[in-house]
Amino acid sequence: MESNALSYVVQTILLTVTLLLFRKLVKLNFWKQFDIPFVEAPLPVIGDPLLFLKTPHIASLRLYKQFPTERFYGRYNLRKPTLVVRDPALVESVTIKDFSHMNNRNIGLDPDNNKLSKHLVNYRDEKWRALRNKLTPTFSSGKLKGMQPQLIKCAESLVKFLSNLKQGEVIDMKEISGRFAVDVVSSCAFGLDLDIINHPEENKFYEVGIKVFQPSYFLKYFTLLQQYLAPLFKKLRVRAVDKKLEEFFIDAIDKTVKYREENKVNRQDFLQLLYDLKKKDDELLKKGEPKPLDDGVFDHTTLVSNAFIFLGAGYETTATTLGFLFYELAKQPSLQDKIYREVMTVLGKHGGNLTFDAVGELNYLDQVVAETLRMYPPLAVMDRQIDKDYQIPGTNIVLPAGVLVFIPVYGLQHDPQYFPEPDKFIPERFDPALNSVVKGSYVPFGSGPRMCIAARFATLEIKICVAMVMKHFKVATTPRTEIPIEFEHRTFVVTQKNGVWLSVEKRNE
Ligand code: HEM
Repeated sequence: MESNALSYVVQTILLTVTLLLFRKLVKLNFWKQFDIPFVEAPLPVIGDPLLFLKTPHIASLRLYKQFPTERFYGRYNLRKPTLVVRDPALVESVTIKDFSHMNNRNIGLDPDNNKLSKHLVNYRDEKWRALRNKLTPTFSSGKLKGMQPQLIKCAESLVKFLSNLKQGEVIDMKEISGRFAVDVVSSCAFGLDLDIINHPEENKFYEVGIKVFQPSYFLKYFTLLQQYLAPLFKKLRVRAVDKKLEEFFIDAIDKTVKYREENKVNRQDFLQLLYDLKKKDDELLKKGEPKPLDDGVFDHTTLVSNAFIFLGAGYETTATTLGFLFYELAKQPSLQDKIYREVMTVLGKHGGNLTFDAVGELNYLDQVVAETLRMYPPLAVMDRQIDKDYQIPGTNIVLPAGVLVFIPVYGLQHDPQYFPEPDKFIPERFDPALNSVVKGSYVPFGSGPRMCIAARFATLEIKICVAMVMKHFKVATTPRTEIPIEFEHRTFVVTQKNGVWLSVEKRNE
């Protein structure tokens, strides 16, 4: 009898614990405690897989349109409670004013995952701040000016490639823009002059470079899953980059550094600036000077990791933007003529040279680039993670650390309230004289201290490329051009699935 009673008690306890665990796993109750609208997680155990399942721009639109009259609302990203911010003023608050409550993104690997992962995207908190402070001067006007000749050289290779095309030949401008983007990064961050644009087939760097970042379900799901299973991934030592690729990139940098050391080369590029940072820290360490942060030392791994992330963050984003830009220009030839006239006028004032100052005077082209990034922001959803209790401005709601914040960039930038006729490509809406852009509604490079560190470099690169192409050529749609364009599903970047197939015709100069 006694043992029966004991067994009954044990069974009851086990059942209760199982039910409690099951309830915790199955039911997500976080948002119930707050008086705000929220979306229930649709799936037991998994939660809400919206970002896993949808093409990035569709996911962003869904996030944005869920509660059209609210400034913000709650939902889950898989099982993580997530605040969706719809109001541009609140976008400004979370990314700028209240940055100290959320200075990290949710994405990002363990910086010790491999020998290429000690970089800005993966760093958090103080380590990120220290590294960002070191790298920021790398993108100053003076440094960008120093890199201008290399950008021009890459654009000249592109012009050469286009000049050699057969009459009426149809090419994928997304792929060609990709070659240009890798050429730029390999030149500026790896110190290599490769001319991938004209010789892609002979080029290991191109082959390997695009392989790492090629859209694939593996990359997409790996990136997402590691956010949730980071400790497990760490324990199992799951690598984000194949060992051979890691060795390839490190070797490429080491060879250039050795060559520069031996031949006393001092070229103005990112690699040189990263190398100078390392040298400075090496000397301090030699002198045994105390360091504010031991992990903040700019060592060999930090150098190669940051060159690598310039490729990771700079290749697909730039290639995609150029692909969409040429696509829109091909659909509206009158815009090409306007750019051409502007380029010729500005060149006339600068002795025919596309100098740094000349590029700065291409104001209409600025508007074209801005409109491309409005219609097709490469990052459709920007995210932050709350690290310190956060009171949502204008409310009594205090969210605890761990809650994610999503900003549906694509959704915001397609809201007719802020951008009338959002599906039309109208560069003039960015005319500074109109002063019509609502702060916080247009954030293709992100916002606040954690925004894209290379925004000015990327804009310069894109403007030089388009100005040089438009000076010599016109682009046109062909029966092979996909209109409307289909978007890639297997990636987080808003990009074309099947390329941008256009014909290129020489201008009568
Ligand atoms: C059209 C081109 C580009 C676009 C639209 C773009 C956009 C972005 C966005 C949206 C972010 C996140 C910002 C945030 O969370 O607030 C970001 C971060 C970043 N981008 Fe870019 N990017 C571009 C080109 C580049 C290039 C060319 C490089 C490198 C040379 C680069 C390097 C980075 C880095 C290192 C970060 C992380 C910054 C940090 O965490 O402190 N990006 N970018």
